[in-house]
Amino acid sequence: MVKQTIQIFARVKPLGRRQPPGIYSVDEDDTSTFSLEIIVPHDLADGFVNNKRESYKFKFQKVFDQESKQDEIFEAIAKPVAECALGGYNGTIFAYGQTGSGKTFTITGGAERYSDRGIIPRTLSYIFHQLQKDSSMVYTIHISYLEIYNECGYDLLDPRHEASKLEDLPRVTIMEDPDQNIHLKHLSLQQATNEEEALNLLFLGDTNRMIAETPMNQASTRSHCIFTIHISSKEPGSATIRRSKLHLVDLAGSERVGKTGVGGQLLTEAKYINLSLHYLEQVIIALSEKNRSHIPYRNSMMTSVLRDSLGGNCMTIMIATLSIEKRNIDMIVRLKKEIQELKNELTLVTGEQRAEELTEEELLQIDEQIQSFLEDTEPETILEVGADMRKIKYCFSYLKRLINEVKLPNNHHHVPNILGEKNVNNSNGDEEVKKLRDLLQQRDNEINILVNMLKREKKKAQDAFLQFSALSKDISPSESSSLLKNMESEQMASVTLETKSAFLPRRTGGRGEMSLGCQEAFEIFRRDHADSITIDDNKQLLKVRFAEAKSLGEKVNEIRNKINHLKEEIIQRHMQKAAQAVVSPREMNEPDPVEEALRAQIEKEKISYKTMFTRLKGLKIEIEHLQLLMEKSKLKLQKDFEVWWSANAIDVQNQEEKPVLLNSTSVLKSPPLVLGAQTDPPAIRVPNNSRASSDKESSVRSNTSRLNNSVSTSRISPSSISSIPFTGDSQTDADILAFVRARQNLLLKKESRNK
Ligand SMILES: Nc1ncnc2c1ncn2[C@@H]1O[C@H](COP(=O)(O)OP(=O)(O)OP(=O)(O)O)[C@@H](O)[C@H]1O
Repeated sequence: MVKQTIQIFARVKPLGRRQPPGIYSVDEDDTSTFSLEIIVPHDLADGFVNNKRESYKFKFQKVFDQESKQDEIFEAIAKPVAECALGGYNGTIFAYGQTGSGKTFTITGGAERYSDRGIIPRTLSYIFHQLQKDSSMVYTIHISYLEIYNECGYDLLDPRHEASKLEDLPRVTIMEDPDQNIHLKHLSLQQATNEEEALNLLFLGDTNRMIAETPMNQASTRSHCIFTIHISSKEPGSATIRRSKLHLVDLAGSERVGKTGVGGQLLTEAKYINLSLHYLEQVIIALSEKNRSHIPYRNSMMTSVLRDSLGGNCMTIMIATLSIEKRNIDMIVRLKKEIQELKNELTLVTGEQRAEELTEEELLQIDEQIQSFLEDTEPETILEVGADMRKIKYCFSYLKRLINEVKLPNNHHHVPNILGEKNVNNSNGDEEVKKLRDLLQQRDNEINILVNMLKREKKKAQDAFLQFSALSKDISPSESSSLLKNMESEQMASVTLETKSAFLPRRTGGRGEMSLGCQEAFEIFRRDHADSITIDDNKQLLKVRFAEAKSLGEKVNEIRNKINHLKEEIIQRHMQKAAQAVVSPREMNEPDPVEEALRAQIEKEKISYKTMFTRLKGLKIEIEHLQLLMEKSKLKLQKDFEVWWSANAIDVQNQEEKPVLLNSTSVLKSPPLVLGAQTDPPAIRVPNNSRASSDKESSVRSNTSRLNNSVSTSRISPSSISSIPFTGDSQTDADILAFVRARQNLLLKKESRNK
């Protein structure tokens, strides 16, 4: 194989419906090189955004724009690397990009649809498919799954360990032999004899990764993950084994590299991510330079692990995932501004001042800035002119001139209201009281609605819980396994989910120990959790697929019976002919049109048998994948619930111990549900690590903060709290408290007006 340079592709994440897009364009030139141009509005150091544009152009082997689908990415990027790996060469595919830009989606896939399968499941499918076709070699496939967090390696696949935190997983260390070969101690290599077993290992690793993650350690965002397919092959009878590896790498979010203003754990993580990505960059740059003899692999764990699979005759591919949302571009603008401010500070500290006069244009610009600064009634507004002493002095003299003008009699006509006095309107008080009255009424109504809803919810909770248990049962792996087993009889491999089921009872079976209240809360939490829609959708889809597979299985069996029947007819025919041959031996060698017709029919049936069987096999893989997705979603839901539940338990404890501060969010922790939002989609408060639900979370936060902001700070004694009739439902109780606060404020307002 020819020495390869590193190939770099870009993939642009599709924008959500409500995300304003950033400005970018994609071009392909004559040499089939793609360029991606991003326009970042030019930001001046003085805080003005003018109409000048700044454009950043990046070249890529190919840019996959928003509408590119997972199969396209696989075909163009991963398939050639998988082919090379099958041919005995090592390969590596990285996904690199900021948090939320689609690295995991590209490498592993989305959790919702079968068509969202990413590079790993598609590559596994492709490899096992190819192996089946090649009988000239004996292949063995092993899988390893390594997570690197803060420069420490963890084995995600060791089945002996029950991980509840990352540190529970076996710690992987690097060893180097005298020949400078790298060995990874404690990284297990699990054999996978078919696609299904390999997918189960992927699922196991992902589950361990998710379970080990806590809100404090959102490892999926801040760790690197290396899924490796180890391929060994040899010719039958030969002792020579050819080995190759294909690494599929989901890198940590890259934006933390430049993040400032973080401390403690975040700072440590940022440093490690920063360093490891920096060392990876160094290695990639060194590899891309011709005649470079020293490649600095040893600096980080990741580059050490990938040492034999980068550059040289290995195929190395980087996929830069990009989220070109306006807010990300705004972030660039903000960072650029921060850089400018730091430069200014530096200039001040080092005392480097410029001596030349300000130009006419600069003076005009400062005049405009001062004008808009003075006209802006917002007290927080700042007049930003940077650290340039000439500009600062000019501003002072300008303001001095203005104040002197104010002092002069009859000379205030075009002087702005620099003191920013507010006109106090007496009618404001009345309006405020009216507003509060309305609010009071509104709260009253809400409470009635909420209490009624709560009663209904409680009644339904038990049924729904039973339903949920049924949900787990009616599509259990063993059932699907036996169903498919029946359908496929001799030819189709049985569905073995041992690897998966060995891990699942612990994860999903714990709910039997929950108290009834906790189960009720779980039920409500589940129903409004974003993932339950996915679970329900997948459940429906699974039912459809099962029905489809069942009917296909029946048809396959029918055809097989038909073929057997036709074969029997041919045998019968032979027997008849043999009997006739005794009477007239000549007829024995004559062609038999009936037999020919029977054979033609068999061939026809065989073709439809093959088509249906292939479809059935595809369905089997799809069903298994959907089951894994559902298990994953269920585990995530349960984990989110546990985090939420324990956070609330701590809050309740704190509430009992402390005096009640009414507008403190720590006392009135936002509940998981916004029950009152009948016209809005239901929202749920989920822990920070649930990225997909962040919109919903913010909707709850804004709801809660609206609630809290609508009343001013006031204290009421614990004894008065105890006289409030609480329902036990946190959202309703929050509303009741908000109601009490609103009433108190109204009374306070009235009192103060009467005085
Ligand atoms: N190409 C895409 N098409 C559809 N959805 C996508 C695409 N890329 C990403 N997403 C969705 O965007 C969200 C964030 O993507 P993902 O988790 O892959 O980001 P990430 O870069 O891996 O983030 P992190 O660094 O936090 O792990 C997910 O809900 C994912 O399903």
